[in-house]
Amino acid sequence: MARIQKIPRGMEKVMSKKKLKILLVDDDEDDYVITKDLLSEIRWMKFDLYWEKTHENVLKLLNDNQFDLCLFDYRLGSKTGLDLLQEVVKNGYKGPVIILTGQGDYEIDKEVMKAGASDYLVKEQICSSLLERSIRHALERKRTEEALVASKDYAENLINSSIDMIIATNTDRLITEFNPAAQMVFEYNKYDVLYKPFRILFADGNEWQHINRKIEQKGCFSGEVIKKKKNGETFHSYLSASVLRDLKGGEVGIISISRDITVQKRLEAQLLYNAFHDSLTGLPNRKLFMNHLEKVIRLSQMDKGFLFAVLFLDIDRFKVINDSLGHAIGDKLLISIAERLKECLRHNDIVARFGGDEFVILLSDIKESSCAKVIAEKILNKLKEPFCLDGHSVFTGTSIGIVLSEEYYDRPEDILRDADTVMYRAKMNGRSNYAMFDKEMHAHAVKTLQMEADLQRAIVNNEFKLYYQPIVSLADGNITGVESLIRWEHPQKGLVSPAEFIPLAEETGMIESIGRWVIKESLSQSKIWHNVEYSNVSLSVNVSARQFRSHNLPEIIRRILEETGMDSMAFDLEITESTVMEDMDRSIKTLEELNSMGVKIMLDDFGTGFSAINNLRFLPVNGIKIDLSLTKDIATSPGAATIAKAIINMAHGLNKKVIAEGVETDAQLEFLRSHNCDMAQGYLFGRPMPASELVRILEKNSMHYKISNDKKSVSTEHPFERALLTHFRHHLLPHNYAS
Ligand SMILES: Nc1nc2c(ncn2[C@@H]2O[C@@H]3COP(=O)(O)O[C@H]4[C@@H](O)[C@H](n5cnc6c(=O)[nH]c(N)nc65)O[C@@H]4COP(=O)(O)O[C@H]3[C@H]2O)c(=O)[nH]1
Repeated sequence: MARIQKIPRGMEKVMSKKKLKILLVDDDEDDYVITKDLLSEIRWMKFDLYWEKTHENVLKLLNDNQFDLCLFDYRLGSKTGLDLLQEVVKNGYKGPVIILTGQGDYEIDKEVMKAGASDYLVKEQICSSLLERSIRHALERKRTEEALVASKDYAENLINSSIDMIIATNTDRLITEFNPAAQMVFEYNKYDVLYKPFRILFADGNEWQHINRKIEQKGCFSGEVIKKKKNGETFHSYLSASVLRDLKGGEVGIISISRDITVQKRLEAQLLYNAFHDSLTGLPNRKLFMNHLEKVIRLSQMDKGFLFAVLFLDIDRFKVINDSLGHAIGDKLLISIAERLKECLRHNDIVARFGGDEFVILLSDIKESSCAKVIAEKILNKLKEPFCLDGHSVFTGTSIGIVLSEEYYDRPEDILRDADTVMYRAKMNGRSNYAMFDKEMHAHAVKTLQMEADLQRAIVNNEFKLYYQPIVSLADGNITGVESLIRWEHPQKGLVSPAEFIPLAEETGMIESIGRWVIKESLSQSKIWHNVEYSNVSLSVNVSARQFRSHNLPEIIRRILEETGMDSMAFDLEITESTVMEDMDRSIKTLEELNSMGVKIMLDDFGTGFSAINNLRFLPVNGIKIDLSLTKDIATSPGAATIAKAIINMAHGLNKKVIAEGVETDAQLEFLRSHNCDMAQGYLFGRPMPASELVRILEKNSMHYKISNDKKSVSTEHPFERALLTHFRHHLLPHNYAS
């Protein structure tokens, strides 16, 4: 028998520090002594041995003391060690118990071990090493059990305190774990669902089947699912589920972790809704409308019988109503309009608000084009009825542009562009009207688009050129100025008239850069002429409406004058009367600013439209240009002559200069001269020409139309001057545009 034992690995730290409290229950004192001796021989173990002869006080003793280990003799008078073991276990003792017996018995051995004993030792065979081993194993097992319980407690704690729903099942997919978070969300008590099928928690049985299949195939599943509460209410949850395995890797069920994402889903849905709807009316917005339009375009491309129409609406007088009655009423009006529009449509039609007072309608799958007209008329009538808003009767109406599906439409933006264009046509035809976009308009739109692209290229490729037309003083026949006129040398079309491209440049905003170029280029050219003795020749440049409205025109001109070193006194701007009238107050401010810089202003195209001589009183302009449409008739029409005379007289009365444009005949010239018009411009003196040619004319500015006060026609003193006039009339003709 080995009397010296080694300290087993791992036990050292634990045992050497701790003094074990051991209870021996044995009615034989000798056995107590032997046991004590044997225990003392275990080197690594410090202990206190308590000896109790009978079983009677054992329960109390165990309750009052913390024993680390019990040694029970099997024979204890009226009771056996097995009885005592069962009693102490029942009483809550959790420490290890070793049963000692006089005689080994296999059946008893089995029974005591089953009852929870750590070991069953036959006294005769006990030596210190056997006892040591038995105690050590008992303590180790105890510690392992405690660790197991602790880790089980920990896991349970985790599961119970998780805010996520944790649900486990067995291999039959029957619920075996249902944590408090799950109980709270599903409103089920744990015991309501234990061993019930997992599928009862899903709103849709098919969805569960799908998830289960995924778990079986891949071992896991994660994604959004719709679950069902005890009361049948459904909710969105994010589920992660995977196969649960035992230590050997065998499947024991599934473990699922999920979270209620109803609030998040609601928020997401709200955000999505906001992104595609107008917040005021709740109607689809431009984005959503464009999505739908894109779809119907594709549908109509696949099915030629599928027709659709887009109606672009602009509310008449909305701005006036909004400004006069306030934004709150304006908003209510828009909401009511949205309601009325919906009433005019079928449920699969779409009405969207694009912002402001623009509404757009998509009529899908219409039988024929006339359906769109019928709906447009219905809408016109519906919106003509007064709206009662906060006690105000508000009258409005709408202008509608209609575009029908055509095979050449491939992009939603093109349809909208055309619908917008034709809506303006409807507006111009009078309010509360509709107009349809036709093939001719489409061709025009395509041409315009092409022109727009060409214009862009023209800017980059320097395709613009400036021509100059002389302006002649009618008092002495001298050239006193030149008007710069832009030309576009189109690589394919030849010279293109500004009348063709200036309006488009104006519409697209390109006029600002083109206009800047014209001012700079013509001032630079003019500076060259000034440097070579023609300093008495002033320069006139046309300024378009958009250019004039841009807030920095005076600044641009100031800068260019500085850069070119040109004298502002020899620089005129030609602005049409209608441009100036658009916003009188602002115009006067801009004109005064230009005047203060020394720049002179001529009102262009005077005598066209509704010219208001009266306005001349207020405008800081230096003169007017009689439009060529009036000049054309002055010598032949007494009405035109009377108007022209009145214009000249009144302008002079207001101390303004007068230039007549478009002078082509001697008779016109004579009329203007005899009525004291200051200057004239026209083919009679010279067509617009390149700078290189104009310089030759300037060289010969000795050309001196002697205007006889008593003769009716123009006469020239010298044969050379007559020849020059002929030169003007005929030789310069080729510089006209390509028609
Ligand atoms: N039938 C006839 N026509 C004559 C006669 N004398 C001159 N014209 C033409 O009459 C137009 C006079 O220019 P506008 O009224 O300012 O009218 C100009 C002006 O409004 C605009 N424009 C021309 N150049 C520019 C420019 O550089 N900038 C801006 N913004 N507009 C320009 O384009 C319009 C047309 O210019 P153009 O085609 O050059 O046409 C010029 C000129 O060529 C004549 O005796 N008979």
